[in-house]
Amino acid sequence: MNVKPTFLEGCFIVEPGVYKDNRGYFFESFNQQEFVGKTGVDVDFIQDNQSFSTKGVLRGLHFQKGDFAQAKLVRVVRGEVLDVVVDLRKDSKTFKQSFSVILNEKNNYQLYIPRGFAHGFLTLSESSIFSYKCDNYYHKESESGIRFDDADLGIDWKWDKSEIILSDKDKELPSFKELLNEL
Ligand SMILES: Cc1cn([C@H]2C[C@H](O)[C@@H](COP(=O)(O)OP(=O)(O)O[C@H]3O[C@@H](C)C(=O)[C@@H](O)[C@H]3O)O2)c(=O)[nH]c1=O
Repeated sequence: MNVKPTFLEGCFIVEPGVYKDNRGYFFESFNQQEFVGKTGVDVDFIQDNQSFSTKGVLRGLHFQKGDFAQAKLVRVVRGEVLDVVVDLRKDSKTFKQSFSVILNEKNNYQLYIPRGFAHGFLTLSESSIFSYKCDNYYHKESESGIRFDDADLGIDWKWDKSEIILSDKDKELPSFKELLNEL
């Protein structure tokens, strides 16, 4: 596996080593020893999640607060998404800045998102299967988020806004400004 840093400290792309042959391909989607050895991040993932989404579905921007903050290792099993993270670490030199990357079934990229980030993704293909590991359990009461189209964040989703499909919960998410005091 290769580790490619992003400009957001502690957030990086993991490119697995893929073995191709006449049957298809094989890769290790996670190997704790190699991950810790190559990234230096001694993370202990304890929950795996998977979601299916249709084209234009945007999930995000989400994070869990306080003791229930989660680091995530995200990837796409089928299809293609635009994956976006926002640095919400108040003491970070890249506070409020976002990074986006295409994750798809061809590049097999994984994005490691440290605690203190908001995360969201938009499905670009007909459908997507999204899979991710978390280092903390889901805790409903600690859920929080920011509107995907927040003016202060100014994320370019490169998609017609009128064709974006959100959950009712995500439609009600606060703005970055409204959330600032809680960070
Ligand atoms: C995230 C999650 C949801 N659920 C339940 C709650 C709800 O009834 C149903 C759907 O939940 P949501 O609508 O919050 O699912 P979703 O919008 O896919 O939420 C996810 O979005 C991406 C962007 C992330 O980064 C994740 O951490 C997570 O917040 O699944 C769990 O039981 N465990 C979990 O870990």
